Amino acid sequence: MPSHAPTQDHTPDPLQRERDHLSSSRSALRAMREDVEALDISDVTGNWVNAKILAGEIEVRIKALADLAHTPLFFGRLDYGHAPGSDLAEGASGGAAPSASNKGGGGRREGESFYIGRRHVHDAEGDPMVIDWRAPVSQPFYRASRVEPMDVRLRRRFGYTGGELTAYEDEHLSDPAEADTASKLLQTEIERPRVGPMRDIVATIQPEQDEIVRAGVSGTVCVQGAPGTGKTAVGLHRVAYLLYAHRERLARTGTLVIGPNASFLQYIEQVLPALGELQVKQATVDDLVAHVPLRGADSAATATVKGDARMAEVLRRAVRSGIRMPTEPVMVVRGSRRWRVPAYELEEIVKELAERDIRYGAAHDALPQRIAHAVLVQMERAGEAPDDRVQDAVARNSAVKAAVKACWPPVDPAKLVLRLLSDPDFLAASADGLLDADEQKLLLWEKPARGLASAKWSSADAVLIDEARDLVQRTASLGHVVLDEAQDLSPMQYRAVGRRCSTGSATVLGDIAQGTTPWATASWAEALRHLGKPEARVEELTRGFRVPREVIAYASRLLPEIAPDLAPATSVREAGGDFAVQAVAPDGLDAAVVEACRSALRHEGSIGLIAADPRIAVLGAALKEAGLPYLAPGAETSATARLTLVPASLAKGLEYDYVVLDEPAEIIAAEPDPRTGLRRLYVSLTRAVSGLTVLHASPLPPALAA
Ligand SMILES: Nc1ncnc2c1ncn2[C@@H]1O[C@H](COP(=O)(O)OP(=O)(O)OP(=O)(O)O)[C@@H](O)[C@H]1O
Repeated sequence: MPSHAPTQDHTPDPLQRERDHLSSSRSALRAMREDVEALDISDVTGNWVNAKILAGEIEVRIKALADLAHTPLFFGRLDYGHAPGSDLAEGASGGAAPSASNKGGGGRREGESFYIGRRHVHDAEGDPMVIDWRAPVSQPFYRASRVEPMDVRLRRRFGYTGGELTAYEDEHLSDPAEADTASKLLQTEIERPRVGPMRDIVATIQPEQDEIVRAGVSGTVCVQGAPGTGKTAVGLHRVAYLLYAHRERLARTGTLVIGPNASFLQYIEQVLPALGELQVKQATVDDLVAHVPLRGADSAATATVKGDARMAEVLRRAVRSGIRMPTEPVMVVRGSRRWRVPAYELEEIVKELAERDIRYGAAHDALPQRIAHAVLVQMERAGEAPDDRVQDAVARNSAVKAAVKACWPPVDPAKLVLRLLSDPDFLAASADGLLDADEQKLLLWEKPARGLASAKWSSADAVLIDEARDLVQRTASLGHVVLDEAQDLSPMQYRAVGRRCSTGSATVLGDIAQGTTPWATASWAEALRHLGKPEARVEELTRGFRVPREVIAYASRLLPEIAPDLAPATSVREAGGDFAVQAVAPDGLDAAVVEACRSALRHEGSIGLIAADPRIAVLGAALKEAGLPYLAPGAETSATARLTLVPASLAKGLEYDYVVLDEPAEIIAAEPDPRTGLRRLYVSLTRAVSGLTVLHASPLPPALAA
């Protein structure tokens, strides 16, 4: 970590002064935690349930106030030219009062300084020692520039080594004489070895990233970004920001981060807790729609049809296929009297419900009441004075129930999908004019399932069941959903995610070039339409923080074939990175791969050996034989276990300091079509932070050869 000579700070030992502020902030945080720990809730909680809820909240608060030894309490300081306006000050959560450095200034607090950190810390008097990075008053730390200094006189970034404050960098944004220099602290942060789970980037969020992080809660934002441009990081920080800015609303409605698979979720799971946010749920799309056990798999062609948006209409028709216009009157006997609702009146009721935009299940529940109402009208006409209880009783009458069952039968979503996939006539009726005969054939199970328990449901089937469930009963919407690696979703999966944020908003993150499903989206406009957020704004991130320049240039040679509309990313990394492509004899490939891993292990940081899924068993055995222990993706790397054997299908979203890439031709061949194969290769090539070695015995794809 470089140490920088401070500029224009006239105190005798400015670094010491900052360290003093750090240690007083630590003490203040400890005192805050002790205050919470000492809370006696026996008086304030009248009952056991309240006590339990309050105790739970206190526990969360104590956890959030934990002083993590290696996460510095503050990472920046802003000195304003003037006291920030009341709009900013209010948002400082706890008041943007002066920090220790000029506390006691009294009256108008000109030139206040604020320490920016992961959480708010205040002293015994309630004056802030550290301001939360998400507060409005912190925003210029990320956004202020020489062009627009935002009234910031000094921006100071702090550097830490093992929890010790060891360096700082100053920018005097309003000083025209000061030259623009690249931040060494940012470079150090980017180039830090990657062992362990994903870390937060709160100290170094870049202006273009901050714009997305702080975008308003009401709108959906979609981010197209090349590998390593910080999409995942931005999405996670955005949730943290939204929870800060709209805590009450989002605590009520809930937030969710959706990632491509369990190992990816494990990799990112510590970022939000490190930012003090412990309540955000994480799931894969499969988790969201896990209504049935998954025991089957589809061919690419079948999964593509099942994921097609037309299936929504097929399902809608199937759900409603049981609706029948009544042909018989309903006869309700009450005491000595009989009431008859004629068929034409029943038909009107059914028609009216069918035309209304309400869920099938809601209409099913409303129908008995409507029929009962018709009976009540007759009773009133006959001079009776029936009340609500009579209406309820009529609605429960067996004749009414039988009529409802006949004209609006209940629908079990899983059974309905089972029937669609097993019964050619039912499918043909529901898909008429939507799916052609070949497509219908692809949908039908070769061996129709006997029943729900024996059905070999696939992941795409579960999405169909989810759609059918939503047609029957509205799915609850969350306040905000972050959808990572969104490019891979089928239209039906977008719909499944979209109904979970139908009254909330979403952050959609992805890269068209990394779409590795045959149904991967071709355009964000289309994806957003399926998600139900066509008005979302699309932003692009192009500065790469992960992949070394030479490596991204090499991988980008695939772009004309896999995503011709996308421009290659640039790399902000200064270190060139190690990069080698080696051709080896076929019988020497495994040994060469093991050797490349051994040599990568001589470097600091994590190592990923990425290979086509069918190669994993062979390479695992070769590593074992060579005495090189390895982890599975998602398992946390550590100083003693740094090598991970990664099937190419799970490499997405992950990163390793050094990557050894085995046999590109196999990675391509393992996919159902060449474009998907090249995209999988593109993902695999872009996981490296410091070095990449490609080993191949078969020819490379033309774009990468020579
Ligand atoms: N502003 C930043 N400061 C420091 N590091 C950053 C910054 N932005 C991103 N990074 C780092 O760059 C790496 C890539 O970020 P991230 O995984 O979020 O990118 P991505 O766009 O999601 O990549 P991919 O498309 O490959 O999944 C991570 O290690 C992340 O911490």
